[in-house]
Amino acid sequence: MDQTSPLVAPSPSPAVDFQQPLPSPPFLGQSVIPLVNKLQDIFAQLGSASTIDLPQVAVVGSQSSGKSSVLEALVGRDFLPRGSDICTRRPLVLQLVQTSRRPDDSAELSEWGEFLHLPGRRFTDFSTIRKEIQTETDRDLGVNKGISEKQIRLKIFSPNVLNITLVDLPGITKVPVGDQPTDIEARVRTMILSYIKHDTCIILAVSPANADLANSDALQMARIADPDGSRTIGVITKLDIMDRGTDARNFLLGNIIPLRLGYVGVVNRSQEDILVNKSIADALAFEDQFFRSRPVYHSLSDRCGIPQLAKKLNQILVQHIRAILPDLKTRINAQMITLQKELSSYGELTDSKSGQGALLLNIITRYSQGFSSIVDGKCDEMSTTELSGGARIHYIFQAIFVKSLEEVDPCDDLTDEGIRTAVQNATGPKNVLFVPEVPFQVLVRRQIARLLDPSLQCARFIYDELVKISHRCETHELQRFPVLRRRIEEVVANFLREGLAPAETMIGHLIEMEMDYINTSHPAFIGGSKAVEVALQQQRGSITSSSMKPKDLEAGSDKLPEKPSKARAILARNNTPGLATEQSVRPTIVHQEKTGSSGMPLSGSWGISSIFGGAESHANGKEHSVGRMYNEPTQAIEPKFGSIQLREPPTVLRATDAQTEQETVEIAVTRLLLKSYYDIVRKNVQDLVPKAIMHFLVNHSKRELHNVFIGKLYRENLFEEMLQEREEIAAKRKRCKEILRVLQQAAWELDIFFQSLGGP
Ligand SMILES: Nc1nc2c(ncn2[C@@H]2O[C@H](COP(=O)(O)OP(=O)(O)OP(=O)(O)O)[C@@H](O)[C@H]2O)c(=O)[nH]1
Repeated sequence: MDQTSPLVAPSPSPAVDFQQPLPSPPFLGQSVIPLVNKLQDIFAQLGSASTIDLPQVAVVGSQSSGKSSVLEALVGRDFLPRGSDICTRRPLVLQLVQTSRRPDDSAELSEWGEFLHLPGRRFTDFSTIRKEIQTETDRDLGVNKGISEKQIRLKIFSPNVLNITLVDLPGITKVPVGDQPTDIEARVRTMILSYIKHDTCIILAVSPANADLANSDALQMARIADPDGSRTIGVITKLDIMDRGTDARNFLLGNIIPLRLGYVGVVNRSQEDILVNKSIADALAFEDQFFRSRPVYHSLSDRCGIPQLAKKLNQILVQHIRAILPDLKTRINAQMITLQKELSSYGELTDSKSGQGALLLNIITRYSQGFSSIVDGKCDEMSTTELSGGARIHYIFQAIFVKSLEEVDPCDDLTDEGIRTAVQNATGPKNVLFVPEVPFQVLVRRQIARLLDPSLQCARFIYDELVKISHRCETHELQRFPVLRRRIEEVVANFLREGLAPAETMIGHLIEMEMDYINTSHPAFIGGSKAVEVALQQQRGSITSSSMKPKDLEAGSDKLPEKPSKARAILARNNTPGLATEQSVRPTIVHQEKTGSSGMPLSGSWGISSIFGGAESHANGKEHSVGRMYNEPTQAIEPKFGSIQLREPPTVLRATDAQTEQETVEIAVTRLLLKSYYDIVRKNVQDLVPKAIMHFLVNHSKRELHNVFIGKLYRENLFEEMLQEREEIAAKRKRCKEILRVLQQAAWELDIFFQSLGGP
């Protein structure tokens, strides 16, 4: 009969001494290895990380029940220490690794073992593997029966094995021998459980038929780890040495202890067989003969013999493979979608001029559309974590530019003294008759000028945003063409820069316009009259609340008019402002003309015709009281005295003379006017600067970008140069296509494979 080794395929070349010729019929390798190989091929195409995780197989049972023998028979190689004097004292984790075989490889070269504790050393003679297992066990535990949970890891490389891990565990022992601890049984049980508790572990529960099967330690342990018996196969060994007249039929039928996956009875090599070096092939032949010669087992042929055990395992593995296939198919599909996307991002190659032109046009059109979309907020890849594109532009306008201008106080850099100095300077060499309009104009222009810098800065910010947006427009496809990409970057950079200049010029004009004509007729402007009125109210309020005597207050209140005309009269200047030098204060000569109790003139006008309105102020201007000039009266008053020596005027003169009440009002009025007018200008600037930037820079870029691209890039003689593809892109496209083809093939094969396994 044909002898089989269930977990390995027939060795294709003459065997070395440990190898046996292992011809076919129904053994596990025949059906599972081709399936797995097929899948491995498919996996290999999917990338090296992919692999089939087959379940682990662990043998459990009491000591000397035949665990190592079963495992060895399944693997089909003589390499495990067996025997009545030798027991498994450390878990042996045996990884079978399928290797590809080159036709010229000899069996010796194509199959070997490697220990983790002896890296790089190949054991091609399997009998030396057995010795090394024993030596390593003794090295760690000594020769005195001690048991350890420290693994021995052995890999068997062969083209004829499944990628599967088998675990040979120490047997359950009741009575401590040698230097074994008293709790040896508990320790071994815990160790065994740690392996077989995992759902991916198939348990081979080995029970010797010559012992009390109903009290099998193996079945007891398996039931703890796998209560519903979905991954436990009962293996009954030593059927050949059962008491005469007894058989394991009832057990094999599951009549004593039922098991979902059932039982398999086996006959391994006896101690005597080991001593005479009986080969696995001979052992399998003997086993076969045994079952043939026992009529009691004839009707149980599907559960008798190592090949049947292998077949059972095979079925479990196939089921496992079938269970993982849908997931594999999903992974392949997902990978195909990703690759399709990647491939389309590389685009197609074209040699014709018209094709190149269409491609170029397509790229620049998509770039321009992308630019507009991002600005308009219609971009597909809309962020939900931060503002982007047009929203950032809006933020810069409103939350940065407008808000910053809002916070500016036009008078924050103007001291009272500064205003007084400006007022006095504006009168020039003449005596001051009225508070002139000039200081207001000068001061307000100065404040308006301050709006230029933030406005230009705002334009710069928006320019930066557009540059950022342009970077986001770079399509994946553009990365194929480094020359075109560079040219597009250049064109966009120049174009945006060129768009910034007119926006800046316009902003400059806007501010200049505001400075050039102070429109005091603006309906929102407070106007002089109202300003004076408010200023007087303010002053009255402060006088009332400060040191003003009740009488003064009364007189003052009489003279402080509610009506604008009276307010104007009050503000007509009749005195010269005091000029303070660095060393002294020059006495002022004041011509007191009908002043009120507060020392203010009671007639005259503010004198700012445009602020008060032309006609009125002209009329009032004629009624102004005139203050005397400093130099005019000196001679007339004291002509008879000897010459008087004037002291030299100091180099720097400052208006630090004590501030009169009138000056206080003047300053307050100036502030009110400044604030009111500045507000008008600020609103204009807040409104017009964003408009100018949008018009000249943002919208202009959106409108014209495509045309600029066409003008600068769409030249037939440049097609070739600009559409030069990066070499790596060509390589990537090629690879992408190849993988895609392989995946499509794999998916197709998988479907057929799945059908053949009886999948849906
Ligand atoms: N006659 C006969 N002897 C067997 C059979 N199976 C195993 N033996 C013998 O029983 C002894 C123990 O076999 P092992 O395979 O080492 O048993 P084990 O369960 O791995 O032993 P431990 O690792 O020490 O727990 C050896 O002498 C085997 O030759 C069998 O089916 N029939």
